[in-house]
Amino acid sequence: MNEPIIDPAPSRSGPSVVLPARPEAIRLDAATTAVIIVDMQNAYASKGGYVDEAGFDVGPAASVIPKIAQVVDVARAAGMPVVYLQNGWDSNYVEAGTPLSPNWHKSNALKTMRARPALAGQFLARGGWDYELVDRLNVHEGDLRVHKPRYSAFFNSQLDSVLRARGIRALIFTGIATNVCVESTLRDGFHLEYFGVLLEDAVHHLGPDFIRQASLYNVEKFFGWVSNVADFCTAVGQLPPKEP
Ligand SMILES: NC(=O)N/C=C\C(=O)O
Repeated sequence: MNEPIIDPAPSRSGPSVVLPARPEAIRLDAATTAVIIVDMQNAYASKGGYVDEAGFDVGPAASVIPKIAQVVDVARAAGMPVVYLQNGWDSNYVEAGTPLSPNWHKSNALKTMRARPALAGQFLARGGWDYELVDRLNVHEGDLRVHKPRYSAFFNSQLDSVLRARGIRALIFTGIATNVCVESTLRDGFHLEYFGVLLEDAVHHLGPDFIRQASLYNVEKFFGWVSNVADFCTAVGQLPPKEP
């Protein structure tokens, strides 16, 4: 029996490839698929950034940087849009909310700064080192950047417009954190009719391993598809190169 293949854009006219994924393979092309890099900022992936200072283990985050770079190189060569998300707020933290916002109470960045006043103004403020993307990602001029003030990139951001304006139907997820901003964005994307694919070795979680497993389970069972970097690069590498 043939395995089912999910097709997010059945009326496409250009070339497409099939990405092996769980629970089903998914058909992708360069015109209707975007790679989403979630919050690969110093805050989440560098020593001395917010996550490190808040007491999470930032060490394993380094291993996803080369994986993401690989995905981005292959996607770019095929002409697939690459979208870097950046989490944070203005330097006065107006966007972070007041005590009437759950974000004010739940954000570990805000809580850590309140507990340690010497750190005030350091975390996730636009214009600061913590907010910047990690150097090793090698962002290109044509890449897209979208600022987001909450865990889900579909809230109070331009992400949905940026994607719709380009006819994007499928989203390939990489970045940090699997169980927070990656999962929140993939879930909201599902509700907005995007087909979300998580590359399991290009994401890093915050918390114990069971939370990583729970996110992968949720995506595979309820919200999208799970694949990996090697399969993505092999499949998308077969698309014709973008015309200059
Ligand atoms: N990028 C994320 O997943 N962020 C998680 C927590 C936070 O921003 O406080």
